[in-house]
Amino acid sequence: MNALLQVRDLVVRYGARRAVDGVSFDVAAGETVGLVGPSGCGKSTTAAAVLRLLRPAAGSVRFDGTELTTLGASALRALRPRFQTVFQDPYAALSPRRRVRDQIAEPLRIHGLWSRADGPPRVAELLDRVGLDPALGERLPHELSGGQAQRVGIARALATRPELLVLDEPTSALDPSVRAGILNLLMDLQDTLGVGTLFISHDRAAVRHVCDRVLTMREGRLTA
Ligand SMILES: Nc1ncnc2c1ncn2[C@@H]1O[C@H](COP(=O)(O)OP(=O)(O)OP(=O)(O)O)[C@@H](O)[C@H]1O
Repeated sequence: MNALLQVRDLVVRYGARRAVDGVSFDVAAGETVGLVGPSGCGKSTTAAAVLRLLRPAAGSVRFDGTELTTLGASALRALRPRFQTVFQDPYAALSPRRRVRDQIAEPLRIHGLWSRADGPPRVAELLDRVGLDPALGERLPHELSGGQAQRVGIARALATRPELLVLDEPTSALDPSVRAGILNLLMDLQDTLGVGTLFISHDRAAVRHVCDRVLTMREGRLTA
């Protein structure tokens, strides 16, 4: 059976520099794979290529058998609900003037999954799922703590019921006291939802705690 995510011989260049230099790995359905390594080794660039936020110079990224690197805009748009991301800085990822409930509803609206009857209860369910009181849906991002804001980011990423989550340093902008709560939430979501996850972090201990398998990157390559 094919892996949910299959990355082969990925190369990403910034000018002459090879930020990612021949990376290959799989993430199976429901599996949590960690990607660790020092600052600048190419982790975020790998994530951006997987999410098709940039086009690699060479190599292949297959999601559920579909080649993403060459996929046209409308086919890519149709696949996007199935792979979602959570960013490092939860406040930067949320728009400052929109209520939490609208931000969680946004991916549902964008992908035509919103209805007046089912939408609001789905937003409440998502808030509850990430450990937040659904009443927080009325708030604006600046009225949330950092941990609460990251939970909103996770709820938004889960809204379309994705099969793959790409988490790029989801806890490193948070206070250490809040970090453990978010890591526990992520583990709980793995257990209950079985979402495949690529978990990027420089925090090796956190990744070991959360992941089934850990890949180490150095200077654009995976180490053996
Ligand atoms: N937009 C860009 N233009 C030019 N060079 C870039 C760009 N983004 C990243 N780089 C360079 O590519 C290399 C890999 O960066 P990347 O952000 O992928 O590493 P990282 O492992 O995620 O680092 P960090 O943990 O600090 O986020 C670094 O040398 C970085 O300076």
